[in-house]
Amino acid sequence: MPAIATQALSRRFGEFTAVDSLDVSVEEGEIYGFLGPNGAGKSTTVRMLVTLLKPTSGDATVAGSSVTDHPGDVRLRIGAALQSTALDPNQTGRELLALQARLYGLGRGRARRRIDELVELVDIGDAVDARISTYSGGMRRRIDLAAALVHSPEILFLDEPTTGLDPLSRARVWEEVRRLNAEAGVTVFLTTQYLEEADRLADRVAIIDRGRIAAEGTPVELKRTVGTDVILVRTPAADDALVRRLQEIPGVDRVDRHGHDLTIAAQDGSRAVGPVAVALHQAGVDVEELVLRTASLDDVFLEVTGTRFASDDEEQES
Ligand SMILES: Nc1ncnc2c1ncn2[C@@H]1O[C@H](COP(=O)(O)OP(=O)(O)OP(=O)(O)O)[C@@H](O)[C@H]1O
Repeated sequence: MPAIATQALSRRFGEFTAVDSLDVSVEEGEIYGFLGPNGAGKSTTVRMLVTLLKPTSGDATVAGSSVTDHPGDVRLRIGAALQSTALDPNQTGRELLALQARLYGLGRGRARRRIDELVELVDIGDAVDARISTYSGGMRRRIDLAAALVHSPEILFLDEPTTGLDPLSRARVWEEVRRLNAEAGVTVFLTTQYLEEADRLADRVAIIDRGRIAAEGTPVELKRTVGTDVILVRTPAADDALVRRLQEIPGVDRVDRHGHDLTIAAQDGSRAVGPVAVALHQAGVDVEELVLRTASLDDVFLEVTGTRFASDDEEQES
């Protein structure tokens, strides 16, 4: 049985459909990445899966129970670190974990042992006895992660676990998630706006756009849909005639135009880049930028949604 399976899961807010008939299935032991821009419906989906929000139609089975019929059973078997978590800054990390242990009915001895394990797992060290107000953003995420793990859940939900963290803290959170998955076999459902995060961490990725799945697969499969290599050209002269001209170059698989940006997919970019440069020169166009790189999930997103992915650390398409 899958760890998570949704059946036409939907959520409307008034006339607005935030999550639109979602059908996804996550296997036990998988790290599943739910990737999408701001407002795509990621948090709404997670809040339904962790039973904080009722679906307006459809259902989901999480750890063997329906989120609508048996939310209490679901809650006992999952852990969640959500964006909105409010940590009490006056508490120490240990107090937070002890409170959580009590809520889940762990006895004193078991709670103490579990907290020691978690302190090691999330690598928080002596800071566990300091007030949360003294923690950095990364440490807050890690103590929040530890709190979600107190009762040894089978499935862990992480809603944008690294948004707002610096690259080093982000890498440490990735490390914890991988370790939990590898050592404790925890199934992880993770939402992210970071293409790199989904690429690096997830076994499978769903790209969500306006409440619907636009594409799903392993990162490698998804990238294969756009070709192995990508040549990016930025030029004010980008028009359909130029697109046609570039498309005729041997070795070029496909050319997409979005404003001033041309995305040229090619199996072997290093071979195609010379002829592309020559063709641009012959066409007499000004080239502001020409980049050759391997395809990323960003290219997949552009391909499936027609818009460039805009997150905090990427430029918004003009
Ligand atoms: N309680 C609510 N009432 C009305 N609209 C809502 C409510 N909650 C969410 N929405 C809308 O539903 C859409 C999806 O929101 P959601 O928070 O799920 O997106 P998201 O993909 O998680 O984005 P973010 O990265 O910003 O968290 C948004 O357009 C949002 O404005």
